[in-house]
Amino acid sequence: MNPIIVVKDFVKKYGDFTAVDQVSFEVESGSIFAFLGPNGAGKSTTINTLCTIIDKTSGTLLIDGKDVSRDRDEVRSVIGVVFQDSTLDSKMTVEENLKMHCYFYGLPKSVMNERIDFALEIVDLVELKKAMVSTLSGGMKRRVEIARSLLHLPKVLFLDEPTTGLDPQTRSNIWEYIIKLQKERDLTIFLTTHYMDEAEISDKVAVMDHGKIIAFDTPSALKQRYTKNKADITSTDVPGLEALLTKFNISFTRNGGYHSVEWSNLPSLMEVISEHRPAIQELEIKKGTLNDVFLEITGKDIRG
Ligand SMILES: Nc1ncnc2c1ncn2[C@@H]1O[C@H](COP(=O)(O)OP(=O)(O)OP(=O)(O)O)[C@@H](O)[C@H]1O
Repeated sequence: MNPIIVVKDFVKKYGDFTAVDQVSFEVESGSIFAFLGPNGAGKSTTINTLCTIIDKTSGTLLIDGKDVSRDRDEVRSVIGVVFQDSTLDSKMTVEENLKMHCYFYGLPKSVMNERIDFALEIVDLVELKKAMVSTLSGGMKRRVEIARSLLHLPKVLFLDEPTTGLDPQTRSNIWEYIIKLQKERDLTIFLTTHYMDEAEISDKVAVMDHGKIIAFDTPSALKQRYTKNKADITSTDVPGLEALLTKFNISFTRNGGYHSVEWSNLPSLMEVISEHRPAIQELEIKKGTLNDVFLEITGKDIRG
């Protein structure tokens, strides 16, 4: 394990209210890390502290070995941030927006043009360099923001709900760029999302609720631990099906015209299906999802 983000015993209080309560976790360098939680869980507070926007109450938060409270400038030089709401100036061109960021980060003039082209190439927007931001679609603006966050060659990219409000096609394009960045540039991606398919392709997922991390693992390990696989079977021989399910110790409920069964042992389910095949009219196998994990451990739907 080569952690690029280390959070240990992190506490953040607003007056008497504890928004983040003794949180500890690490993020592996070069990985995609998804940070999930219901509204008010403490995600933004954690991200804002990591991004040096607000200060911790206590604990240790390190990025690339640098302390986010003590070494703010050094931390800022190794992170890129894309916020939920657009922070582009719509009255300026794409290039002017990116130049402002270069000035802000003190990049030497000699590398600016080359860096802007490099960042726009990553998100396939070179041809829109001279376009006014006000003329761009929501997806294009998001791509410009990603390009902007890359200008100073960060090691960690924070993406706060990077695809919220975008259509499915644009969401999938944005993800292509994110995965490309992770794979080709070894960038660590730290994201919050309400979309479970985005959490699904992350290397690790942390679920936060009421200021605490209540689950932290790979998507597949979380699904294995917290969800049950199900299958809906419609049969012309109900007594026969129920007898078989009982024989193989598979629990079931009768729902109108079909049986809903919970299974963990696939071979047993296959035996039932194979023995009962002539009477089966319909069969739908449902694997547990990350949304089920979220529901199981927080009691809430991710979309609130
Ligand atoms: N400046 C503040 N002063 C007082 N309380 C705050 C402040 N900022 C956040 N909180 C509270 O801290 C808790 C955590 O908020 P936070 O914004 O970190 O949650 P979140 O998980 O990011 O939620 P969301 O998904 O809605 O952005 C909430 O109860 C919120 O009301």
